[in-house]
Amino acid sequence: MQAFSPYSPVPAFRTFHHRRSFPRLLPVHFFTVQCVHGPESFSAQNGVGLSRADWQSSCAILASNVVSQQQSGDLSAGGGGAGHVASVNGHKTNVENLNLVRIGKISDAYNITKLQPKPLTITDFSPAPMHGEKLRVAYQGVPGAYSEAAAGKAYPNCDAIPCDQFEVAFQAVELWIADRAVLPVENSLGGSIHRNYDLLLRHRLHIVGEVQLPVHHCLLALPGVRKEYLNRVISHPQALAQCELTLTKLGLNVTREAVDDTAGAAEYIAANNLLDTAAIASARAAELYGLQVIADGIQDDSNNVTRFVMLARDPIIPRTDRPFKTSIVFAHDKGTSALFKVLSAFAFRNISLTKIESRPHRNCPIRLVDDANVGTAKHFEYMFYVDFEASMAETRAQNALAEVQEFTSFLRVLGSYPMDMTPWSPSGRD
Ligand SMILES: O=C(O)C(=O)C[C@]1(C(=O)O)C=C[C@@H](O)C=C1
Repeated sequence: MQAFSPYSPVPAFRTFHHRRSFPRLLPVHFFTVQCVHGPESFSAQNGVGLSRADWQSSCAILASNVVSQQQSGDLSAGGGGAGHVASVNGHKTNVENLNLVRIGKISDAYNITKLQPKPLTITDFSPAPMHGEKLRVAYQGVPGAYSEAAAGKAYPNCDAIPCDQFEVAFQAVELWIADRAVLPVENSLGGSIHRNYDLLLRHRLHIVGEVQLPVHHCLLALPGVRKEYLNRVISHPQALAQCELTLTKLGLNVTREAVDDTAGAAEYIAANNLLDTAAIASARAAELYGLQVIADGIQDDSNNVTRFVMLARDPIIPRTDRPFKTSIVFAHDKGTSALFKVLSAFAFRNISLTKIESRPHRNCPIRLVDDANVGTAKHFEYMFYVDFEASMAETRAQNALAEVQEFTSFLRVLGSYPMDMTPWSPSGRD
């Protein structure tokens, strides 16, 4: 049996900085990053012909190059100062407007009544990326994370790109390093993942799909470690919450500590040879990092499912030949019973809501602009996120949103996308 080795205690919610076996995309500062490389320039200079690990490293380097170019004032790659219009692979992006919302018809914002003007592109028919490579899907975490499994479920055979933080996964898509991002938004046990709702608002990506992933947690430790030796269990806060009762039932006398992702917890234990620490993570993480499964299926409910959304730079064209869901976010001025009126716009049209979430938004103004790009910062007390079961191609949904717009001061359609119709079943092994 191995002896215990001394270690430094890990403070809760700390981000671990240890040697990683898998390179991950590193954060860049979103609001300072305005230079972008299109996929052509990327594949020509960085990606093609390299191993996956080399390619991922180049991604990280590409991201930091972008920052340093911006910081050193080199605008030649397409960046610019405030108000500069960057050309992103032929798409014009007014970088100053990244966090702005245009006041005007909702149809302008999402082409509700004018779906036709936007020409179809090859991506409307096929998930295959324009650069001819595999679809590149950014996720938060390291290999073995549930988000990686969700990427694989949503896009079989994709090239999953690990990212340090959710913010980085957004940036990877915005900077054309990835084609899609997958983002966990809610769990059947733990509830909403609030931070990701805030990120959806801060960024300009579109929800193009959803996927529900049964989450089957295991308790992992170094080979030879028994549960009596454990002082501490580390994992993603959602995973800790999903296993809270079971950890107590197992009779473990352990502290719980939160880390960035489940698989990262497993990797950390292996990299630091921690004999008194266990991780809550997937069986795949155990295999990848050489840990043993001490207990299997430790989620408090066997129907433990996490819902992920897939994000892309462009929205998909909504259809009516299969069930669609639409996600919106809105805010209203105080004291007008607007929420009741908004909800009635859906109720009168027999549109079912699958989710409603409110997020405090007091301290973060939104700048509303008109067609002439003139506007002012506006504070809203709360942002409301609503998912409803209808496609934006349906007249009833278009009418409902036209009405909602009358009662709200801010409205954005986050996406209209095919519903994941997979029935929720007990979580099997991932
Ligand atoms: O840490 C991971 O493995 C993740 O993919 C993140 C995450 C989450 O954010 O909810 C995803 C699914 C599970 O619910 C637990 C954790």
